[in-house]
Amino acid sequence: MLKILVTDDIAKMGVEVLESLPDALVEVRTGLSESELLEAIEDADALVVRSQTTVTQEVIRAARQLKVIGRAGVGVDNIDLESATKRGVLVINAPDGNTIAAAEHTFAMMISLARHIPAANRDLLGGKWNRKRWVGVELRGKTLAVLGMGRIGTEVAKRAKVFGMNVVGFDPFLTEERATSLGIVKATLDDAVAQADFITVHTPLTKETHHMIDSARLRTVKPGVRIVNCARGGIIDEMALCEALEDERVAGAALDVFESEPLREDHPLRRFENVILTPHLGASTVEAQENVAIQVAEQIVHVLKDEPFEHAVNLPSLSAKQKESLSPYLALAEKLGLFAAQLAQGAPSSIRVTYTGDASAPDGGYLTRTVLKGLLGFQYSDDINYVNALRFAEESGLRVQEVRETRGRVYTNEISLSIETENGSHHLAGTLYSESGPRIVELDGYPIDMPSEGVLLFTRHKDQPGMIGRIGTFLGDAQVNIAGMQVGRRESGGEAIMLLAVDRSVSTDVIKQIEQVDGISMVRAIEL
Ligand SMILES: NC(=O)c1ccc[n+]([C@@H]2O[C@H](COP(=O)([O-])OP(=O)(O)OC[C@H]3O[C@@H](n4cnc5c(N)ncnc54)[C@H](O)[C@@H]3O)[C@@H](O)[C@H]2O)c1
Ligand SMILES: O=C(O)[C@H](O)COP(=O)(O)O
Repeated sequence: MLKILVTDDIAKMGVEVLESLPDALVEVRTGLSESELLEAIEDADALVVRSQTTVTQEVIRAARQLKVIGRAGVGVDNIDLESATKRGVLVINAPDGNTIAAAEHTFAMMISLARHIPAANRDLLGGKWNRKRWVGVELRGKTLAVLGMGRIGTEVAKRAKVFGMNVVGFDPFLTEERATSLGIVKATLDDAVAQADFITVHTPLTKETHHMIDSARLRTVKPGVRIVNCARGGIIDEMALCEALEDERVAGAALDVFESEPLREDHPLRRFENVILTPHLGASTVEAQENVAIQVAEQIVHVLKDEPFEHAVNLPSLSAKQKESLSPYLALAEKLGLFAAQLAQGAPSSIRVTYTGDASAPDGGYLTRTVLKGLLGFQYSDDINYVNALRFAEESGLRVQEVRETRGRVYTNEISLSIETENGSHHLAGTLYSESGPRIVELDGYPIDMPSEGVLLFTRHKDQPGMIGRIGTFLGDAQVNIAGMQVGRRESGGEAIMLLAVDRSVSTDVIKQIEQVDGISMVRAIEL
């Protein structure tokens, strides 16, 4: 039975998708205290949250079998990504399900600011009829600075153009071509802020964007600017904003998100008549909530069923085409890693993975993660997976190098590993034949050809008469049947190798007996 814990309000349709997973127990428990969450997460296989649940290191540590955290929305700043990655817990989000809702909310805020709608409404409800007091400004002809031209920033910019605004965009990834195609001007942060009548922020909250609008920046604004934040609290320094409002350098602000949520009752921002505050409602439309809940639930179901999934936050993202061409190589990469772990027998200090021919297409490091999963998973812990393999390698001091060679020398595709350990170095290579699947084609410099599956016995020995017979006798006496054999040598009487495919595991006793044979320099039983 798989337990899926949902700790924030998500749309019913999302819960139904989760419930469609056979053998799943979906527990919706919102408003949990920290200690209740720590208890509930213990036996959960998946956790679904929005922005309210804070997924700390302690929560991730308390989870004994957590595989995936799904964020029904965009921002993952409430999830300790570092801890999740270390523990191999996949984090996925629903990146585009609430884009339009957030863009529309931003626009509603901007128009409300320009026309004093909330204040006029309050005034009227208080019995007044003040037509002179609430004279506003038009958006047409004004300059809007959009800081962060991602999904939401782009939708806001498009709407602003329709309203006749001049839009300047700041985003390190905004190209001149894209800006031109959107009819906006690409600007630096300094220029964008200095010329704007309205500023709206649409970046994630990161170390770089924290207090991107601070007191120094607020001294460079055009007097009378109006500022909107429907992205994340903390991008604007709230105290600095209060000062700028006090000085009337800023004519108004509309905020949906805050440095600490819920906004405390005595927060100074609540005092300003020209400040509009909404309680993190950017994604709160029926449509957006259905979109994000369904999107994240579907991906969680894929993850739990071991099927391909999308929108991972702590894994490289691949296009559908990349995934399709990569998938046949995943099994080969993992088998090579597993083979190397049993061949090398010792803490690896460096590994070089070379991808050749058709296996060399860019893959965001996925195949190397897979090799490491096989290698380190065998040597250290079953908990090593695609998510934490690179992190684990880094922490254990394993140097990882990737080489890509577009032209294959012998095979149309090849993955080869060169591994150094305290006990020496090894090299092995594999290829994918279209008919017969993954095969090992090179072992410590000797060409061979053996399917990379089942139980194998590998020996390095002196090339002398009787070696194969003696090894075969030990196996026969132990009732181990030989299914296939590959031998190789460099020169007569020099070193030779033998790789046997056998029908069952070879016991340590048999390995020890073979090791005693005169002329044997290495024996390895390898299970793939
Ligand atoms: N209020 C809400 O309810 C609500 C709803 C949805 C999204 N959001 C928030 O809105 C933000 C944007 O969401 P999105 O879907 O557009 O994300 P996105 O990833 O599509 O876009 C973010 C953009 O910010 C840019 N960026 C990152 N660092 C930057 C920096 N230092 N300076 C300038 N630009 C930078 C990125 O290049 C990217 O283009 C997120 O923080 C998200 O959590 C809030
Ligand atoms: O990042 C997001 O998707 C928004 O901030 C929405 O947050 P919510 O799911 O808590 O409404």
